[in-house]
Amino acid sequence: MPKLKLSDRQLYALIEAVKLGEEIKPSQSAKRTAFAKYRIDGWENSKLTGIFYSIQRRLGLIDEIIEELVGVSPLILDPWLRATMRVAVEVAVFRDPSEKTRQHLKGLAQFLSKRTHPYAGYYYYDILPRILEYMPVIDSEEKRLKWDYLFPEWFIRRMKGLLGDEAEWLLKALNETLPTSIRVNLLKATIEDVEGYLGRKNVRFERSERVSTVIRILDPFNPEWLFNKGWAIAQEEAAAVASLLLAPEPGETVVDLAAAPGGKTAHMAELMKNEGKIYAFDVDGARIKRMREVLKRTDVEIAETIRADGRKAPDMLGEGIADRVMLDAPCTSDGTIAKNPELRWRFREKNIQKVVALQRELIESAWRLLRPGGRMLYSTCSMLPEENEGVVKWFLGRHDDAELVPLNGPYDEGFLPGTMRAWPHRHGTIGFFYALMEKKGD
Ligand SMILES: C[S@@+](CC[C@H](N)C(=O)[O-])C[C@H]1O[C@@H](n2cnc3c(N)ncnc32)[C@H](O)[C@@H]1O
Repeated sequence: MPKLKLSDRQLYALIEAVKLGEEIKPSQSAKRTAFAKYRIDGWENSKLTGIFYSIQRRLGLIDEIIEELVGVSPLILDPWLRATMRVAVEVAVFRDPSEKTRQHLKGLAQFLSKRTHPYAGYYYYDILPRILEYMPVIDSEEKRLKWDYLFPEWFIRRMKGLLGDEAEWLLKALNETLPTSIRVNLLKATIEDVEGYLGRKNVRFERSERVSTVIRILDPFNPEWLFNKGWAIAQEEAAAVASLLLAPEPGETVVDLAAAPGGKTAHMAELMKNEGKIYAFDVDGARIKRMREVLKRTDVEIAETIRADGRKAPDMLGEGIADRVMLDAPCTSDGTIAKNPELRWRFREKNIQKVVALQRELIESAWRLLRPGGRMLYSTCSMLPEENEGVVKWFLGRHDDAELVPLNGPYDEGFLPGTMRAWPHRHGTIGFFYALMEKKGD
């Protein structure tokens, strides 16, 4: 492999992009703005884009290295200093820089002094030799997996606890890019309409074997036209399975307790043939707005969107009013890392209990809404047992009138018999958990 050559200007562009990436989301816009400032174009753009994204993917690991070297979390350092160190670690530790590039890395001390404070420049100059000489100590299996697949050690430990040696297969799958997945909206189009459109655009695609209306697009292609027309919406196969398991019927009353941006609400309205009523709750105003747009585009007529805390829903609507309740609970979302690579460094082990507490309160509300004989689906896009089997076990222990309806596919049984899990490495979709419960006493 030839040694990596980066000019001063290219390093400056990377530093600005990394710094802006903390302020502007998605990070793609930050990169575009910074690269435009330094007139990064053509081949230069492809090369620096690759480096920029690998910094984003490795961010947690890069920050751990900085912390090891400077003794404090980089999060408390000056933002210019932090961005410069992150770029320096990427270039010096993870790549093989040419001698000239190593000199340019030294020159960054001056760049830093001008951008922020001379003290930051001195500080960086002092630390740089340690960055250039850094050699990781990989003395355990968790550390090896961390360096190979870029996940926090606590997450690796947990996945190994669940899957044993199979965990490595999962970590690998979470690093692979999933094809864009869409679900045809039968309220407005047929599967043939959508496939015909993709065919005319010369795009390769495949129909999901588990959900006939889900199509995976295999070439780089933006399906926005299909979304704008309301012919399809972005949805993963595992998410589409949730509404199919709850199986609401035309004319029923349904509550979707954490509904935005409306993927499952729209799917349930389709299954109900736009007959009946869906109350779609969410606390997040921006996400409710997106949901309203989705429901309008997809011609859903039976959903009422309500911006409120799902825990208040029984007081607002009354108890026992619903034939079905969908609780697609807020969760750590670790099952979606393949779609959101930077997420792996954002969620923290210590936050899990907070999420679980909210999930417990929401499942209690969901139950109060349900009529005897009605059914509730509890789902998450997390793979952590606390958020899944843990919540369901806790709930079943409190309610004698709750009965688990065993799920027999299309995915694998969860760690509690009768529940189900979709696994990224086994099923080629996002990680998902499902438990269907019925209220006795109809
Ligand atoms: C997994 S997402 C829902 C995705 C949605 N069901 C779909 O299929 O498009 C979880 C949602 O829960 C919402 N949420 C978080 N806390 C909530 C609460 N206390 N009450 C209602 N919704 C809440 C979040 O804003 C988020 O939109």
